[in-house]
Amino acid sequence: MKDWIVAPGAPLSGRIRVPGDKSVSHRAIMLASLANGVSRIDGFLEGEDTRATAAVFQRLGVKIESPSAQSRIVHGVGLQGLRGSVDALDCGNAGTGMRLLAGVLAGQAFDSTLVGDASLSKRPMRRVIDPLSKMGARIDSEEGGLPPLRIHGGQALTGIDYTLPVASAQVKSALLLAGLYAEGETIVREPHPTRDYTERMLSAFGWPIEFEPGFARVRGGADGRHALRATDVSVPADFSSAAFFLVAASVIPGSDLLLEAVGMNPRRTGLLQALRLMGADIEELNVRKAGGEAVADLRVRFAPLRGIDVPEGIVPDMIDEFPALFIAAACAEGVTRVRGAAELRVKESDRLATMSAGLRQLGIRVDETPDGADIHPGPLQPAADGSTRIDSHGDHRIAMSFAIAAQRAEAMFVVGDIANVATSFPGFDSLARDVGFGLRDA
Ligand SMILES: O=C(O)C1=C[C@@H](OP(=O)(O)O)[C@@H](O)[C@H](O)C1
Ligand SMILES: C=C(OP(=O)(O)O)C(=O)O
Repeated sequence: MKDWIVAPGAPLSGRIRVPGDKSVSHRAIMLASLANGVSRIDGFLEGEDTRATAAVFQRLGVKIESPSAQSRIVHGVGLQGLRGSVDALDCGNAGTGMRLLAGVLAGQAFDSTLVGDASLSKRPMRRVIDPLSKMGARIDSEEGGLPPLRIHGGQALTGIDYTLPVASAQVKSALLLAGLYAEGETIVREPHPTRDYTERMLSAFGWPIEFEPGFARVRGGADGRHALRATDVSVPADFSSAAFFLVAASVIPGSDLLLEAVGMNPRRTGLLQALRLMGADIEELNVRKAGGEAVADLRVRFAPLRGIDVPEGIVPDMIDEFPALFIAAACAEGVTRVRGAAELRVKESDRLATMSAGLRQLGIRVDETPDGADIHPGPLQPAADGSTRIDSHGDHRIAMSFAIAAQRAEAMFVVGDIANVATSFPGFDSLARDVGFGLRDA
C-alpha cells in the first residue's frame, strides 16, 4: 500500500497550474466519441478516472489518439457508431464515468457491463437505474443497486420529465445523455442547480438543448434528426484540485501563491465563497473566458480564518471540497458547522466519517451528524513519536486534505493508502513539494 510521510514544510510560494478539470475531461471524451468528425481536446486530465473513460470508448470502437500529454484527438463515430464490447467496461474509481456511461449505453443496440474498483462497487447506482428505467432502459445491478451494471441494449427509450430527488450532476447528465437516444424531450429539474458542463457541451457540439440553473430540456434524437458535430474542447484547470492549495495557502502563515487559469464555473466555486466568509484572502486576477468557460488566476495569501456556518445553499457548489474545508475549519478560530451534506457519505469514502476520524487522530473535536459535522478547531497534534497513521480509505480527496493538515501540525505523521490521488490529481505530490509542502513517499 502506498503511504506518504507528511510534515510541516515552508510557507507556500510560486505560480502553478493544476491539471485539467475532471468533469469536463470525462464529458469531452464522451461527446467527442459520439460526434460526427474529429475533435481535439486540450488540457485533458491525465488522471486514472478520465483515462478509464477514454479506454472504455476505445473498447467501444472509438479511435482516440494522444499526440502529447494532456491532448487527445477523438475520431467520433456518430451517435449510432459505437460497437459493443464482450468484455466488461472498467470505470475504475469514477462515479462520474459509470453514471454518465449508464446513460449513454442505455441507448445502444448492444448489451454492456460496467464494472469499477472496490470503492466504486459500493456506490449507489439506483439513482441512475430508476429514472433510466422510467425512460425504458433495462439495467440489472447487484443487490442494493450496486455495480456491476448490466445494461441491456436494443430498448426503445422515451423522454421523461424528471425531478431529481438529490442534487446530482451525474444523474442529470446520465438522463440527458440517454435523452439523445430517446423519442421526445427529456426534461431534468433539480432541487438545487448543479454543474452544467453536460448542457454547455451538448450545446457547443450543436445539439438542441435549453437550460438554465436547475432546469434542462434536451431534444430526443431517436429519429436521427439531430447529430453531435465534432468540436474542439479546451479544458480549464480543475477548481477542485486548486481547492487544496487555496486552503493550504490560507492556513500556512507567510504563504503567497498564484494558481493559474482555474475554471470558475459558479457551480464549482462554493469553496471560494466559504473561505471568504471565513476571512480568506483570495484575489481573482485576469478573469477571462477559455473554451467557453470562465477562468481566472487566483492569488491566495495566508489570512487568519474564523469558523462559519456553511450556508446550505452553496453545499452542491462545493460538494467535492468539504474534505479540504474541514482542514480550514480545524485551523480557524471558532466552530464551523456543516449541514445538508449527506451526499458526502456516498463518495469514494464516507467523507464525513473519514474526515472526522482523521481529524480526531490529530486531537480535533468533530461532532458528526447524519448530514454534516461541527468542527472545533485546535492545534493539530499527532503523536510526537511520528506513529500516527491516518487512513485515507483510498479516497484521493481525503489523502490530499491530510497532506495540508500536516503543514500546520506539530509533528510528522503518515497518510495511508494514497495511490488513488492519481485518479483526479496526478503529480499532486511533486507540485505540493515545489510550492513548499513537507511530503515524501513512505
Ligand atoms: O458530474 C460530475 O462530473 C460530478 C458530480 C458530483 O457528483 P454527484 O453528481 O454525485 O453530486 C461530484 O461529486 C463529482 O466529483 C463529479
Ligand atoms: C466524487 C468524486 O468523483 P466521482 O463521483 O466521479 O468518483 C470526486 O472526485 O470527489
